[in-house]
Amino acid sequence: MIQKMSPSLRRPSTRSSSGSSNIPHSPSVRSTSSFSNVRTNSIRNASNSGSKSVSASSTRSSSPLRSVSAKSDPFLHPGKIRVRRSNSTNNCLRKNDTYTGSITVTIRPKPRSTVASHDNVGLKSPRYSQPRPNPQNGGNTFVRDPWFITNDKTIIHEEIGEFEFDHVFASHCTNLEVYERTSKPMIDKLLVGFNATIFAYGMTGSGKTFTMSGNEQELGLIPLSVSYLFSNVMELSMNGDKKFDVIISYLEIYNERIYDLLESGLEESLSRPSTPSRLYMGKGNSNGLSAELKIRDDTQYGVKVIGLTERRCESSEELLKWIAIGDKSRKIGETDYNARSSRSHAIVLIRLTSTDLESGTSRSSTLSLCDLAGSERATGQQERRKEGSFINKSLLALGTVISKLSADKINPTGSNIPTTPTNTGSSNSGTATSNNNIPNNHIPYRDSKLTRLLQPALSGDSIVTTICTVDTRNDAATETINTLRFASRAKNVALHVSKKSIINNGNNDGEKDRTIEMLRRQLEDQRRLISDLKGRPSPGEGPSQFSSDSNIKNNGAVDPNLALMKAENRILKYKLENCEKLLDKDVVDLQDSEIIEIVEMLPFEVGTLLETKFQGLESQIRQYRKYTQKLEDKIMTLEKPGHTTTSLTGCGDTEAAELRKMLERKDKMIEALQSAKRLRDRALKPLTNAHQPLAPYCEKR
Ligand SMILES: Nc1ncnc2c1ncn2[C@@H]1O[C@H](COP(=O)(O)OP(=O)(O)OP(=O)(O)O)[C@@H](O)[C@H]1O
Repeated sequence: MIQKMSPSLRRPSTRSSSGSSNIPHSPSVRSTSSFSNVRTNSIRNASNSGSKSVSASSTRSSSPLRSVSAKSDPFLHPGKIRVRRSNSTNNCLRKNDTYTGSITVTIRPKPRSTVASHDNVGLKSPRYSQPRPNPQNGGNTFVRDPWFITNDKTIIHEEIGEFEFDHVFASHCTNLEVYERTSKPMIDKLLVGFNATIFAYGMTGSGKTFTMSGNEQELGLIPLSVSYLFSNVMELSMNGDKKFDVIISYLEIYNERIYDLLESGLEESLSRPSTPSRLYMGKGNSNGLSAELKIRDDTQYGVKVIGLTERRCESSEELLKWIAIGDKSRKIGETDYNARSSRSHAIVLIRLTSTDLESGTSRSSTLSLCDLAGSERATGQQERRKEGSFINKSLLALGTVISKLSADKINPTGSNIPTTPTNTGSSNSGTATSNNNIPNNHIPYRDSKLTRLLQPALSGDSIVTTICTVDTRNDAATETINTLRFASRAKNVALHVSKKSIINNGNNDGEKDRTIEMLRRQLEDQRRLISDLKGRPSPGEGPSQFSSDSNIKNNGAVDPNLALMKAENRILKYKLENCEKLLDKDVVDLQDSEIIEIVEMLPFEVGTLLETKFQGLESQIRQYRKYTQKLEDKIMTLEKPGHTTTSLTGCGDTEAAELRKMLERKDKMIEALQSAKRLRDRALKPLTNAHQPLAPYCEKR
């Protein structure tokens, strides 16, 4: 079982000295000059300087950052190796507004046992893992795992060779250590305006959920990151010149369908207090009831999930409570490797908006925390098999996208991809472009929901870090090698990310926000006034609601006309968005929840205005009804046998025909008015419920 290591594997590393230096806190200053994650015999001839090394097969012109032998997969084609040359540090921030580098890749081996001395995978010394009793034959023989870690960047398989990454954790490392290396620097980037994406990737049971969520004993990356985010937000808010908004959404992709994890079971979940175990290790039972959500292209975010619930959070406790609620709906099941296996990809989205109170400008950046479902072999259970095939298919799609990005997307100037919405107008072409905007390859983002959702991140809209969890047992070697292959390719995906742009709210949103705030205050005043008036002994003598309105106008505090125009503007904008949705092929009908959302957004005055309009409509319907009744009566009189037509109108049959036509027209009109009313009833239901006194005509006719 134990094999001697081939001489090539003992060769000194060919990477540059900077490549072996300790990884600093932030990816921005991390040095990753070596792009070769696997070292085989072919490395021998490479230069000792990582910044100069090129493969023998390289014929391309020298460029600051490039891929040679790009099509070669070091595993599939031993002897060829991809080396990227860089004349600068790999990941860095340029002028503080741009991040240039590659996906940060870390490896976390799962501990064999809870006792460190029984598990040598993570130990730097001794160099080889120690033989241990083979459980398969009762411990009579010994086996030794094929993996060992020589330093904090290298994991070696004794037959295949050496893999090198940004960081290889010891198997007994804690979640806190993983967080310090991976997630914390990403929160720092988020706070200064970069989008940040962290995803855990690995075979089933290898520790993705443990890493991301943790358990009762050990907090995972998500709770640790959320705490750190809020402690920073609070500190920054204390200066008084900035305000922060934190909004969470939580979704899962199960069997290639997207579900909102914050929508289903909400009331039930809220009425039950969260237990710590739920809070941090929330693999609850699936209720599987929420509706599937659709994706559409979006100019602001690249890709948007339509109708995804968003919750504003004031504290880390509140945010973690929402995650715990979402976790209860996440689909889990038992697999051969994991009794509580996640059967879906789960993505927590945290949007941070910071607003400069003086200038009114704001900037939004998003943190995406993804706990992917694990790849697995086919299993006997039908349900698991079906899920497994969806999981494997989507992971394959992700692998293909990563592979294409790593192999072919490094353009001659070294800046990979950026097909962000801002610089191309469409991030969804699925085509990477070089700087001269010539499409050079098709990236199949649309092959799965996972790749579609990760598209903006992978195409240059986000700094990306991945934690690849591996199981170093001998019998999981194939899956572990596959994971490391994926990780090697991911390491080669270059990123060129810009900070999210600052929005000047002075001309648009900020003004609207202020108007809404003003209207809210006005509403409060009105409510107070109404309740005051109600409390008076003779209400008839007091001012009416209208006079209170005019009081407010006379105060000069608000201009209702302007306010209404603003509010109408919002509605028009919303309508426009919905028209845009209709143009997208992934579109769904406007959901009830969306209608409610629009209506909730409407200021009180707009509701009143609409109500008044519909009251007018109602009265019109009534008038038409009366009118048509009269016409019908006339016609009946005209048609009575022996009736002399001249006695009524003097026009005879012609008038009767004319009247019938008019009647028909009026019927159609009434029908149209009634359907308009039905629409209004549907749209304004929540509003009329909320403001009962405004809807007297809602009574059934
Ligand atoms: N680093 C670790 N330290 C302690 N326990 C771990 C570690 N990694 C995994 N485990 C344990 O192994 C089991 C499986 O881990 P986990 O559920 O996180 O795997 P997973 O990769 O999310 O699997 P799946 O893809 O099937 O959901 C859990 O009981 C977990 O507590």
